[in-house]
Amino acid sequence: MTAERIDGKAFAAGLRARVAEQVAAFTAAAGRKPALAVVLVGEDPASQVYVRNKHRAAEEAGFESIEIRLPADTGQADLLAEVARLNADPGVDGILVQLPLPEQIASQAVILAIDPDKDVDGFHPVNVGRLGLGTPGFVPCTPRGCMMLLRDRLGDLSGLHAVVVGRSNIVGKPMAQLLLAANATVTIAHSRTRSLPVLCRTADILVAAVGRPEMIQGDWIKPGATVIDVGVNRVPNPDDPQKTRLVGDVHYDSAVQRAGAITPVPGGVGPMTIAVLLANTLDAACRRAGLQVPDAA
Ligand SMILES: Nc1nc2c(c(=O)[nH]1)N[C@@H](CN(C=O)c1ccc(C(=O)N[C@@H](CCC(=O)O)C(=O)O)cc1)CN2
Repeated sequence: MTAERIDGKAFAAGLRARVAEQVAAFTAAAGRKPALAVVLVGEDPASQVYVRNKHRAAEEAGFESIEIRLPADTGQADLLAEVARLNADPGVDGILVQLPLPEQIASQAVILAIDPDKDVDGFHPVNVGRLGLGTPGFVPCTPRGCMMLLRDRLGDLSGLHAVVVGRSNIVGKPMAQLLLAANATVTIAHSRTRSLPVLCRTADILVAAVGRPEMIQGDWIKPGATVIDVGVNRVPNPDDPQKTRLVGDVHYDSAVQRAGAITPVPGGVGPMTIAVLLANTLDAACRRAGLQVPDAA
C-alpha cells in the first residue's frame, strides 16, 4: 500500500481564498478591514520567517496587518504594556504573540494578559476552558487545521480510535479535545508511554506531535490509518552536512508504505497554521462587530 498524500499546502491555499472572500464581505459590512496584530520579541530565525509569512498572508487576504517587533532584551513588563495597549485598541481584532519568547519573559503571564476575545491563538485559559466545555471560543490554529484535514479526508470521525502522541498545550491537548468533540475515541500518549508502538498500531487516526524527529516508524502504523504529522524538526542533511533538512515526527518513507493517508513535512500541517490564523482573526472581527461568524471549513 502507498498512502495518499494529504496536501495541506493546497488545502490551506483554498482556505485562504475563502477567508479572503469573507474578509471582503466583512469590510463592506463593517466599513473597516479586520485587523491582526502580531508581536515578535527577539530575532529567532524561524519565528522571523513565521511572522513575515503571517504578515504577508494577512495582507494578501485583505486584513490590516500590524507587525510589532521588540528587541530580544525586552522585559516582561514592557511586553505586558504592549499587550494592554493592543487590548484597548478598538481597531485591533486579533492579537498573537509569537512563541517561543526569550527566557526572561514568562509565556503564561503574557498569554493570560491577552483579551480572550482577541486571543486568535486560542491559548488563553478562558479559551482553553471554552474548548473543554464545547462553548464558542478560539481554537489553537494547528489543531484546528489538523481537524479540517481529517474531516476532509474521513468525513465523520465517530467511533474511530485516535491516538495523539504529544501532550503540549499548543497541539496535543487541544487536538485530543477536538477529536473527542468529534466523537472519536481518544488516547493521549507521549514520550514516556509504555509499549508506544503497540498502542500506535491500534490507531485509525495517528497524530504525531511529540517533537522528536522521525520517531514514529512505519511498522507502528495500522495498515490504512490516517497519519497527521505535526512535527517540524530541522536535522542535518546527510547529503550536505552544511545544510539542514526538515523532517516530521513520523519516518515518512516507511510510514507511506503502511498508512492510508499521510501529511508530508513540509507541505502538510504547517501551512494550515497560518491559514487558520486568518480564519480565527476573521471570526474575532465578526464577533466584535456583531456580525455572523462565517463557516471557515
Ligand atoms: N503564537 C504562536 N507561536 C507559535 C505557533 C502558533 O501557532 N502561535 N506555532 C509555531 C510556529 N508556527 C506559527 O507560528 C508555524 C510553524 C510552521 C509553519 C509552516 O508552514 N511550516 C512549513 C515549513 C516551514 C519551514 O520551511 O520552516 C511546513 O510544515 O510545511 C507555519 C507556522 C510555534 N510558535
